[in-house]
Amino acid sequence: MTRIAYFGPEGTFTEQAARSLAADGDELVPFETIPLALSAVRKGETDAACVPVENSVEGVVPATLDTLAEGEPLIAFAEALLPVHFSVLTRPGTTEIRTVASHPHALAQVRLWVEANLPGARSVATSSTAAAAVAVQRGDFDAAVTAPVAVQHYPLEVRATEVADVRDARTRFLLVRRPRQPLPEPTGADRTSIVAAAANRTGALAELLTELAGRGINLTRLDARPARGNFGEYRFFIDFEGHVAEPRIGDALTALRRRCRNVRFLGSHPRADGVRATIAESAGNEDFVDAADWVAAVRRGEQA
Ligand SMILES: O=C(O)C(=O)Cc1ccccc1
Repeated sequence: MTRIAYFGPEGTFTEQAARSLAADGDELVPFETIPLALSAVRKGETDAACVPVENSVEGVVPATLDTLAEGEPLIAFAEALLPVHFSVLTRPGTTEIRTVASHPHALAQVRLWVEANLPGARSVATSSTAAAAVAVQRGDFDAAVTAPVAVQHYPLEVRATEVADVRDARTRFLLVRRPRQPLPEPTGADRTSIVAAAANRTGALAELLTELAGRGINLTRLDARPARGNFGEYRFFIDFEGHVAEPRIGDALTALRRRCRNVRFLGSHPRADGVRATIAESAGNEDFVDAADWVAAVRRGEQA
């Protein structure tokens, strides 16, 4: 049995994502914040942790990126992509809604709906969508903007469903574990993630990206986050198509590491959307293998 920490409490979108990734018999353990869920797997209290990483409307989840970039390394080995629309829950019998609570990402995605349907209501941020449901149950706020599953966990009344300012919003979640375990096998539809602290000089980021572009590797995400210690210095989170086990990706990572000593591998795993890597001309794995074989033959004196 595997124990999986997740960003809880019960009834969050992250719990839904963790359930979709868990095997029968796995135990799911809720933690109040993303850093606490990641700390549980770092300390060995759980075998894995499930956390949100990016949203198609609001962008990255800073707590996840910042916690993965520092401290004991963790490796993402699976991901889930969930459609995100919300339910609005109140205590039964509530007549007036003056406060609406939720996770900041959720509030940002229902702002127009709240303005139109609950004019004058004040939005209040909570640690997660389900934490808002707990707070409403306690009487702290009037309404919670939650995942549809939250009503199964808390004795609240559903006031609205399918609430979302932007149709088709999605959030991507990662399942991470400690290193020194086998990586998932490459599938042809994989994602690799790294974080690199590019030097603060002209062209440093462009040089890193050129190593990927020159090998025909398609980026799927690029985010900058402050490096914290030094104002004006940034870490770059770079996701791209492919798996480190592939010769073309191995070659690119070798070059990135040569250019930037401060690079951390965050994982290679199958993409939840199943999109296969686009391979540019002369940039397939067989091209890299063939070229390396040729150099080896030249070195042995067998080829010119
Ligand atoms: O608070 C939750 O339910 C989460 O899992 C984080 C989140 C918040 C808003 C949209 C998607 C995920």
